[in-house]
Amino acid sequence: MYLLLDIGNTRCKAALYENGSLRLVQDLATMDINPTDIEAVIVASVAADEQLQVLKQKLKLTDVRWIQVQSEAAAFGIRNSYSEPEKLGVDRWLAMIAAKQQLPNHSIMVIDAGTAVTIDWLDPQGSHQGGWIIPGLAMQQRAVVSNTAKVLNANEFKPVLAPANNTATALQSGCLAAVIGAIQLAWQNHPTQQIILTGGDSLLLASHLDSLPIIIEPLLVFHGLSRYCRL
Ligand SMILES: Nc1ncnc2c1ncn2[C@@H]1O[C@H](COP(=O)(O)OP(=O)(O)OP(=O)(O)O)[C@@H](O)[C@H]1O
Ligand SMILES: CC(C)(CO)[C@@H](O)C(=O)NCCC(=O)O
Ligand SMILES: [K+]
Repeated sequence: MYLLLDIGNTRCKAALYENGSLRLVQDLATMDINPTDIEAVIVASVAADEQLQVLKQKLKLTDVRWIQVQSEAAAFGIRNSYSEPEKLGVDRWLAMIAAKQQLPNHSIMVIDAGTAVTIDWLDPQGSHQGGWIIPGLAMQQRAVVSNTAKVLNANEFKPVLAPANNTATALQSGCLAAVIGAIQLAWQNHPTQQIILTGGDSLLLASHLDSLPIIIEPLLVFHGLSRYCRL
């Protein structure tokens, strides 16, 4: 069995991979597995490097083999468009690998709606056409609140998209519109056969993008990570 880790800028997510199937780990801290059952820990991290060291100690998995995946120039049928391939976020790289496996021979927009929202374009041959990095929904709201004196948010999240008549709803709706608008523009200017959406804000965004051919795949990055097992 392999332990897969997706270390983002906000959260660290984990899954177990065994006999070709993936199982999400709900709480890494209380995970009840014997270290000797773990063949290797396969890690994708876009966080600071120190965070990985801290996690290694905390999980008491120092005797297990750790393999950190990096973005490559080409692998698993994907060709990276970056002039410095390793600079492409490994979460984006893995999401594209998984998207290609799920929809071979399709042009695909791969969207990861997490701390940041990333949009990456793949052509039917698996060549990465490039992508966008957009501040995520939560980050956008925090940015406005922390750079203004009188814009305050509310605990309740209730964006309406209609013109709002109180501060918190105006902020929430405006930020949601910014992300939805970016995805619509991405689609208008560079349409693809399919869109694969993953990340914490997937369901919310998809509910406002009815007219687009969207597939939601919550485990996309883990599916990509699973390709690196046994290497
Ligand atoms: N329990 C939660 N904790 C944090 N964010 C959440 C949670 N549930 C939903 N979200 C939403 O998910 C978004 C973050 O998405 P996601 O969980 O995919 O990324 P992350 O792990 O927080 O960060 P990263 O993009 O660095 O992986 C936030 O904008 C927020 O609106
Ligand atoms: C954009 C994020 C933060 C999304 O998680 C991550 O993929 C990242 O840190 N990327 C590195 C820069 C790049 O992808 O060009
Ligand atoms: K992510």
